[in-house]
Amino acid sequence: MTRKILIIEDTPTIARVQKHIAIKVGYDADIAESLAQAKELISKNNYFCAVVDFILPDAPQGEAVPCTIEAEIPTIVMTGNIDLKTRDTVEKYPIIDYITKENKQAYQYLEKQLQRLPRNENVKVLVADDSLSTRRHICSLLKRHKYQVLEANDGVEALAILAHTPDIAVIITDNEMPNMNGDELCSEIRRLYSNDEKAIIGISGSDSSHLSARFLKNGANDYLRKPFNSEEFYCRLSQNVDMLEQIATIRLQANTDYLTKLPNRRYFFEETAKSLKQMHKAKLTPSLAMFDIDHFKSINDTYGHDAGDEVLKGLARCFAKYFKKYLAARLGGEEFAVYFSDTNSNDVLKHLEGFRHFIELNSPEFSQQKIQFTLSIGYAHQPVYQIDELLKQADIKLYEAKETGRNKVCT
Ligand SMILES: Nc1nc2c(ncn2[C@@H]2O[C@H](COP(=O)(O)OP(=O)(O)OP(=O)(O)O)[C@@H](O)[C@H]2O)c(=O)[nH]1
Repeated sequence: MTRKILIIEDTPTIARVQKHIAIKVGYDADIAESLAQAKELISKNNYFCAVVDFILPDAPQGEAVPCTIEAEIPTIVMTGNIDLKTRDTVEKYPIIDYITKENKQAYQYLEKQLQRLPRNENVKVLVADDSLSTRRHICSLLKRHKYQVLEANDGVEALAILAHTPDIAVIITDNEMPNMNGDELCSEIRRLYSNDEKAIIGISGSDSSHLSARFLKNGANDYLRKPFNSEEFYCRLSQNVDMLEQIATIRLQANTDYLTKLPNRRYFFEETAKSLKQMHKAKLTPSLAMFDIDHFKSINDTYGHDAGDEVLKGLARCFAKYFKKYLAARLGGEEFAVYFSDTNSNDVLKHLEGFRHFIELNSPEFSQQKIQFTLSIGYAHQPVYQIDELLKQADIKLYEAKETGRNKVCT
């Protein structure tokens, strides 16, 4: 369901710009030109968040802000200019952020905030602090920005939670805690997880200037001194989440085939190597199949390279669906592979035969020109634990399939 945003703004041009930004980043948007109109809309709708002008004709003292806050709508305040008095008033409310409408950057900033809020719903943050009041305060700041929050009383508890919840992205840790303090927790987390996987923000009330360096040397990404300003807290936190997200995007691009969006050769080799190691230890026999489109060159020659690409993309979609439980990849050109790790070999063979048959029947659906094609498949099920060697065995069988008439599975 599309998330809905309420824009409370009496200047039509500004409201239109805000609505345009909201729609661009995936929201539905309602505009209220006054507090009265806003109240009516709030009574009839569920809003994911609100962007609120501080001064309105029927709300000259910022009365629209408590209105959205009381309705439990996460609120971003936009103001024409912010003097100290307005800032103090605004900061008293548990708002998400305030933005001054002074320049173009303000709208870029708003766009970023609106993008972050739905993303934060999927980001897990673990707060480790033995002080209940500080922990509650940090958790409420996090919840306001829609993060998923987990709590630990000390370092030992934090590690246990991390072991059970491997997708925690950020750990915010106090230093002075019983059982295991913050910098010990940092170095233990870094022993287990890399900087690419998890960000750590250290916090402490200590005056010692060495503490921040100690935190950073033990693997923390950032440090905050208590008491901290909530704006600074949010800025540092979102910078760290952005960094993790960028790394994940780069990693995904590096592991994905650009044309078919299937995992690529590099990812296939890395993942199978890890699995084969475990299979070897457990004395289990791995299975692997190689697939090659029959006479693909003549498809390109007859229908053109773009049609060939369409065929590859359609086939890749079938691989992703048909072999959802396994690791399917495009190795290059018109060659694909699926790794099955520990699966009953007879079941795999039935599945492969089913796939071959499915492609033979349905391949015309993949392209505008209704190009019909078939697959040759080579299958290896052997106690071989080097991926190159296992691929070589499957390739020998694939060659056999090609040599003996194509459109078949050889084992
Ligand atoms: N459209 C398209 N063609 C590609 C791509 N990568 C490789 N090819 C083509 O795939 C064809 C592979 O041809 P061959 O290796 O001769 O094999 P084949 O024609 O499939 O014949 P058999 O494998 O013997 O059945 C070549 O014409 C390549 O140019 C791609 O990304 N897109």
